[in-house]
Amino acid sequence: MTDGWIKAIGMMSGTSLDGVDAALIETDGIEVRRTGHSVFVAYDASLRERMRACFGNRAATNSEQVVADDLTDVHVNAVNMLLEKSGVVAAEVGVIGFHGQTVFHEPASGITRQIGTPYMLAEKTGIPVVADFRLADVAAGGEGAPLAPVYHAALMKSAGVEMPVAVLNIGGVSNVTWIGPDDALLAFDCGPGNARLDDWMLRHTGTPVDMNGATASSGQADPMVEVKFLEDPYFDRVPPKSLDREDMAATIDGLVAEAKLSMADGAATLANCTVAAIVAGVNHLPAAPKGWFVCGGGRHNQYVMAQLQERLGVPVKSVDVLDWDGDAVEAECFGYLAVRHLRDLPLSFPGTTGVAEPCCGGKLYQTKKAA
Ligand SMILES: Nc1ncnc2c1ncn2[C@@H]1O[C@H](COP(=O)(O)OP(=O)(O)OP(=O)(O)O)[C@@H](O)[C@H]1O
Ligand SMILES: CC(=O)N[C@H]1[C@@H]2OC[C@@H](O2)[C@@H](O)[C@@H]1O[C@H](C)C(=O)O
Repeated sequence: MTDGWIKAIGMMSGTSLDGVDAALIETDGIEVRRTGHSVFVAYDASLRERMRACFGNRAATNSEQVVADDLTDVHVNAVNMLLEKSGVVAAEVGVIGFHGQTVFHEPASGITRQIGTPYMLAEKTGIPVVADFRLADVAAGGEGAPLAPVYHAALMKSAGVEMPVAVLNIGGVSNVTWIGPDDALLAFDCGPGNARLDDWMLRHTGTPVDMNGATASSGQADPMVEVKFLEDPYFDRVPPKSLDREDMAATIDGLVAEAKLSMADGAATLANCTVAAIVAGVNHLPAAPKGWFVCGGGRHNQYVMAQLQERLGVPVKSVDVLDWDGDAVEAECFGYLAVRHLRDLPLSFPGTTGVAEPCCGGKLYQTKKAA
């Protein structure tokens, strides 16, 4: 491996099940240069449903492996599209960071499962792959998530913003990274992000998104649902802490069903729950952030962004104002983490996953030619 900078492709298949984000970065494992090249490849509805059927699998099954191979093929397409778009050839790329699809996450039982077939990705692209990013952390007693904080901190180093600052990701689950003036890090999953809203919209419209928050904006939120939702003990738990996409799903679905809400009122209520979970996390931060910078697809939901701004009372902006690509941060992160694996640098820290010591992670899958 060279001592210098490496071109790395990172890929994330997030909890919202919308598709694969892929991004090309250059990094030495510490600093990062964003290239601005990224692609998104949506899953078709049938693969999405087959992936959804794997949620809750505590162990691998034969049918799950077929799904893993199929989702890996979507990642192969994403790599090829990204190479074509960037004009970079496979031989110039040092590594792919392949997150895979989380189907089950229960760190307290020592289990976190991301499906995908890394050796197949390496074979089909001709590029070495690093995968299995969360396993070492969980094996060492950590939460296994979130892993993005070290990348958020690397990007923030040159952002020139006042500390402390919060980087908030809103996807299917939402997670926050608090960065203090002395580079201190505290991170955790805030609560369900837009997953419940997506599922609500899928049930009512056949499309799993409230585009720009238009439906929520036209509804009236039920405050009692939010109050009962906040009774979940997760919100009092001291971070670091993490969630499975399906955690709290039954509670929220039950509360919304009991309230007998219209589509618009349900959307507003679920969006308010997303916001309330984030705001509840402020109590756990060492000092109030001077500003919040939001990444992930959820930042496109204008209803959620307006509610956050109102309730947090400090500037809440999309990370795009920092010239980051808010849709590609997680994908870029896994390129960065892949290079950190190659450099034996830690991916997680006591303040980010609760692991006792800074923890290295990931596993390298070489192409047959290189092995
Ligand atoms: N234009 C839009 N308006 C409103 N919401 C949007 C829009 N585009 C995407 N979203 C929401 O963004 C979410 C997907 O974002 P993203 O791809 O960052 O999440 P993910 O990576 O799948 O999930 P996670 O971060 O939990 O792993 C979905 O919940 C979707 O509803
Ligand atoms: C177990 C798992 O896949 N967790 C995801 C999920 O999606 C958002 C949030 O929950 C975060 O904890 C994590 O992903 C990001 C990329 C992370 O590890 O930072």
